Amino acid sequence: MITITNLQKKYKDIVVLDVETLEIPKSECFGLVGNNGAGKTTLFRIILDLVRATSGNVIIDGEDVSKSEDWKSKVGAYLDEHMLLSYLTADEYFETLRKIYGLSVEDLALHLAKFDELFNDEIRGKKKYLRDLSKGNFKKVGVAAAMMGNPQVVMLDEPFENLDPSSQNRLKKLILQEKELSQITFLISSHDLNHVTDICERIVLLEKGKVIKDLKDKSLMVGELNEYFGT
Ligand SMILES: Nc1ncnc2c1ncn2[C@@H]1O[C@H](COP(=O)(O)OP(=O)(O)OP(=O)(O)O)[C@@H](O)[C@H]1O
Repeated sequence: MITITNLQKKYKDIVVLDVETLEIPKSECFGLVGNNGAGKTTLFRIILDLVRATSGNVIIDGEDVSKSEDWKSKVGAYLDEHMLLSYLTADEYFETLRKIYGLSVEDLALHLAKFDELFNDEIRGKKKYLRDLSKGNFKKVGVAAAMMGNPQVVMLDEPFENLDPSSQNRLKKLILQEKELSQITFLISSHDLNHVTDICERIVLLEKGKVIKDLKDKSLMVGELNEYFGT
């Protein structure tokens, strides 16, 4: 689904990302971990063509993201608060996206119904602008938006951050359900080793921009990560 080859990003002379090759197959739940500054967000931003790589390329479903626009209809993402229109209420925002994605009112209702438990009656039908939501509720809107429009790939940067413990568990359940039902390829970056190892069948560990571990064995993952992070 995603192929990354000889990807390098430099700021001035400093190499902040250097990934020789990375193949992410369809329907994989791919976890990305690493200490602050390891390059996780940079990698996600290059995959979404928000930042151009210094060299190398990212291919999504056969298309080079820096050379084509067609891959955009296959990918949903929530990286940070800048991705939302915070002067809208949640209902206005979802309605705007419904029109952009060409969904019917019923399709939108079906999509949002999946988030009822996660939203916990705090988000829909409120007169609050997104900018006035709590950080956790704001993030829930972003995650629901990222999964809208039947994407084949969903990228989430720190999806568990700022969520209360029940919401974290509800989100994990939702991601696993969606992966099962819709064969979505999830790319999830997180500092929460427990959550990411719970839901991802593969974890890549970045250090100073390089892949230093590519863990696919569930039984060894937790131990290897705990050893690396000293947790
Ligand atoms: N616009 C920029 N100019 C210069 N350096 C940058 C720029 N953007 C990112 N960097 C550098 O690239 C490196 C990787 O940053 P990145 O944000 O990708 O790390 P991260 O793994 O997402 O970190 P965190 O866990 O703290 O979110 C860091 O050293 C950062 O300072």
